[in-house]
Amino acid sequence: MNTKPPAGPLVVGLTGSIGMGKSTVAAMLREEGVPVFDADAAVHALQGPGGALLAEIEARFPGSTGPAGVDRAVLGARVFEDPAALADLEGIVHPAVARAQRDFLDTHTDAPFVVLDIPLLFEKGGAALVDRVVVVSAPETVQRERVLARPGMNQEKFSDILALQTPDREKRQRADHVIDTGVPLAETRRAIAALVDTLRDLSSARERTI
Ligand SMILES: CC(C)(COP(=O)(O)OP(=O)(O)OC[C@H]1O[C@@H](n2cnc3c(N)ncnc32)[C@H](O)[C@@H]1O)[C@@H](O)C(=O)NCCC(=O)NCCS
Ligand SMILES: Nc1ncnc2c1ncn2[C@@H]1O[C@H](COP(=O)(O)OP(=O)(O)OP(=O)(O)O)[C@@H](O)[C@H]1O
Repeated sequence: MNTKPPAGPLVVGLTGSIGMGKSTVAAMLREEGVPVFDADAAVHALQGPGGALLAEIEARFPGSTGPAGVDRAVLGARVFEDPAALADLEGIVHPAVARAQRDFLDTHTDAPFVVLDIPLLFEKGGAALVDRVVVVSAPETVQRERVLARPGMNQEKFSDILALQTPDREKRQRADHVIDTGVPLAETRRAIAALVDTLRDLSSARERTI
């Protein structure tokens, strides 16, 4: 008889390069009832009005915060082309995000699986800490078109950010599952429904072997 305690949810990392459709796919997973931790939303909360990191960020990057929180355009311009400055910002932000992620895992112990939506899963070593990795991807031309259509974006900023990220080709190679977003939304939604079924099956197969 199996007397060991349950292993807890299967932990799935969701990632993808800039503009690949990660937020859209995360929203689809939530619609399927999956608990999703959103690292980017945690950053926004910590940097938004009254955010816990504002004083520390202002001390290191004077003039980058105000009553509305971090001015993301100002801070982005300071860090995306200056690796040392970006490392300082990450040193302030990432430990707080890691704490928020632990709180999320502690409050979702009963789900068959949970998803951690982490833009820098490969870049910061998080891939080794999850059970499965899902990469959201689209052809380069689609990615470029989406990103350059965003307000405040230009070719130089796009190139700076791309240079900081693990190439899409490598992400796809290292993924357990790849979700294509260079197709109509309805097709991606169907792929997400199938992925949810697969992850549920994996989770219950894992429970049976405990
Ligand atoms: C500098 C900030 C304020 C700029 O905000 P802005 O709204 O202009 O950009 P946004 O956050 O949407 O990022 C744009 C693109 O850059 C990528 N990006 C953001 N931070 C990083 C980073 N440290 N390394 C590589 N890519 C990054 C994002 O994944 C996204 O693809 C913000 O990106 C930030 O605080 N970054 C540091 C925290 C971080 O590492 N966040 C991402 C992982 S949780
Ligand atoms: N099949 C699809 N799947 C996902 N997104 C799609 C699809 N077709 C079109 N889109 C559009 O592409 C855009 C993807 O943007 P989204 O914000 O999800 O990307 P992201 O990877 O989270 O970006 P970033 O890393 O820069 O924050 C959205 O406007 C979405 O509506």
